[in-house]
Amino acid sequence: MIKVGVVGGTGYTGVELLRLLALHPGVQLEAVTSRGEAGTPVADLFPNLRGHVDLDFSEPDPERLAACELVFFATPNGIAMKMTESLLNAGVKVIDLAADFRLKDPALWEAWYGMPHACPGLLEEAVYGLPEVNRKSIADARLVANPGCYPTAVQLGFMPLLEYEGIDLSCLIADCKSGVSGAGRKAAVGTLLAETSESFKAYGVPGHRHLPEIRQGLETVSGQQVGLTFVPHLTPMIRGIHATLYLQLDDPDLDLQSLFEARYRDEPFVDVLPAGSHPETRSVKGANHCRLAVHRAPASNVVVVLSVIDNLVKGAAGQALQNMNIMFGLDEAAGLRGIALLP
Ligand SMILES: NC(=O)C1=CN([C@@H]2O[C@H](COP(=O)(O)OP(=O)(O)OC[C@H]3O[C@@H](n4cnc5c(N)ncnc54)[C@H](OP(=O)(O)O)[C@@H]3O)[C@@H](O)[C@H]2O)C=CC1
Ligand SMILES: CC(=O)N[C@@H](CCC(=O)OP(=O)(O)O)C(=O)O
Repeated sequence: MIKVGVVGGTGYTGVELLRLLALHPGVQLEAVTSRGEAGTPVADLFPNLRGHVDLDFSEPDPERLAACELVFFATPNGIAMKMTESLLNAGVKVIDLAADFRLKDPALWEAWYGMPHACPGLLEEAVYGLPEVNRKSIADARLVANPGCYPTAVQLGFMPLLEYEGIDLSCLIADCKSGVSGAGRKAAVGTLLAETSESFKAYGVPGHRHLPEIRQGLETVSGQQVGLTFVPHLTPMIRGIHATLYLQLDDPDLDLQSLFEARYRDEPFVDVLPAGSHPETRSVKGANHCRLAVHRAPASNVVVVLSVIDNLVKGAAGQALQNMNIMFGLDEAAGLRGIALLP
């Protein structure tokens, strides 16, 4: 059994991680932290975990965490970087669900996250935890930077086209919609029911922190500079991300459906739908899947890719568990075989 700690167990990604870990056959939960709820039984706060998690929330105590084999950080940006170095020195592996280790360039990170980085020396070592790209490096990693939710949906959608040589990457467009749980569980006016229901808005057009993360991922895979417009939207649902991706393609003969099917044939969590499909976010709700459909816009050279994930699962906790499975040499799908809920 892998001894696991979760820092930030009261947030939406934290509780989703607990739900998935509780059903994982190879995990022993050792510590679940919350400063605000220390001493409260986990199952009192989250009754869905009654009978599955028999621990109280505890303060994030470095000694208790150092006794684990793996610690997940499901905390706001800027927390994991303060504790990771000592955990690694104690022989503990770390998966950060926040963005502390996602960008390779410390200056870029500091510009987008507005704080100095506590351990820039670890950025080089950290492996970006997108298994469909970095599976081999994840297997050997001590420190995994779990990708952001929008970056997961966008990168998986563009990936087969980026790997195909000769495509113009100067004008990629990612038009993305997220459910409100993407903003986390903390109380905020902008995520109240009366503020978000029956309404729809874009945000972050002048610059969202996922822009450099997505660009870094796309440029690493394609080996060339990428021109990217990324516009996130808040949509009145709880879970889910829908990314509509656009790219100009001069080659009228490229069989897009075959390209996508071949790229993801062996991927357990990426599902290329039949030609002409329109994936729905509810088809991945609670599941670790990304479902994709690729189209060619009529009478044009524009490719349209539709990509859906659950922001809390493939976009956060599920992907983190997938990374854990790879890091510990387990079946990659262990604990992740859940099917989405319909309706
Ligand atoms: N929501 C989503 O869809 C996604 C979120 N992420 C990222 O995952 C991380 C967690 O997100 P989410 O679950 O939504 O966040 P929440 O705001 O819902 O939860 C944050 C958690 O972190 C704990 N926490 C806050 N400050 C500290 C601190 N200084 N030290 C230790 N623990 C702390 C909180 O508990 P307490 O204050 O009681 O200690 C709480 O349990 C964030 O970085 C987020 O950006 C990534 C992908 C998707
Ligand atoms: C709807 C909503 O607010 N979504 C969040 C992104 C989700 C997330 O938590 O992203 P990170 O993992 O990079 O922190 C946002 O736009 O800030």
